[in-house]
Amino acid sequence: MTLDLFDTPILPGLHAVEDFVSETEAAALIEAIDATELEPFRFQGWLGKRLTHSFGWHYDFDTGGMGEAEPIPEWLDPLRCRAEAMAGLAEGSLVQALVIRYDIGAGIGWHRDRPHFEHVVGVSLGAPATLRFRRRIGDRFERATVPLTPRAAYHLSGAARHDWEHSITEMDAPRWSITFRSLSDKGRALIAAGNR
Ligand SMILES: O=C(O)CCC(=O)C(=O)O
Ligand SMILES: [Fe+2]
Repeated sequence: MTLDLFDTPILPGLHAVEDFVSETEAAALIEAIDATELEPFRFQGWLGKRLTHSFGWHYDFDTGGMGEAEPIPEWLDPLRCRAEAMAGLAEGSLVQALVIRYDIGAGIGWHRDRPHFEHVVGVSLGAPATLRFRRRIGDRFERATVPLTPRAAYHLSGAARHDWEHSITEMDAPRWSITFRSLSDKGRALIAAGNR
């Protein structure tokens, strides 16, 4: 199914808005991401093509642990506050920010975000992209796609966050994203127990 998510949420828990940031803000954000020390995404010894940096909390895909990362920088604060407002979350809820640059040929494979996190708010910059969703129903997949126009934002919670996987096909032009996350009860418990 392909539906217009900008009007009605087609997946429960998915909400997207266009023009979440202005063109001027987008240019400044892209510049700031490029000035960040980005590293190839690591997964169990593999190096992904997309370049990333985590602020606030860092989830290590190699060890499965959570570590404290450098605080969310000031240049992301106004965007974080706006993302919290868009998602109806209390100020300060979004404690992790992951910045990503997708160069040509980079994408992100099918996944659900780590259970340590709860709400996810993404901001899409640069080239337009398609956020794809799938959910297994018996021996087939139910699918949905969401067009991400430049400078759009999306909020994943509920079923869209927990029951559906998402992915982005390999880009043919550069794209940047900023995804903010809140901690889940599980994430908070693991941190409280010192078991990251
Ligand atoms: O680039 C995006 O908008 C999505 C990133 C994503 O799904 C993730 O980091 O978990
Ligand atoms: Fe994700």
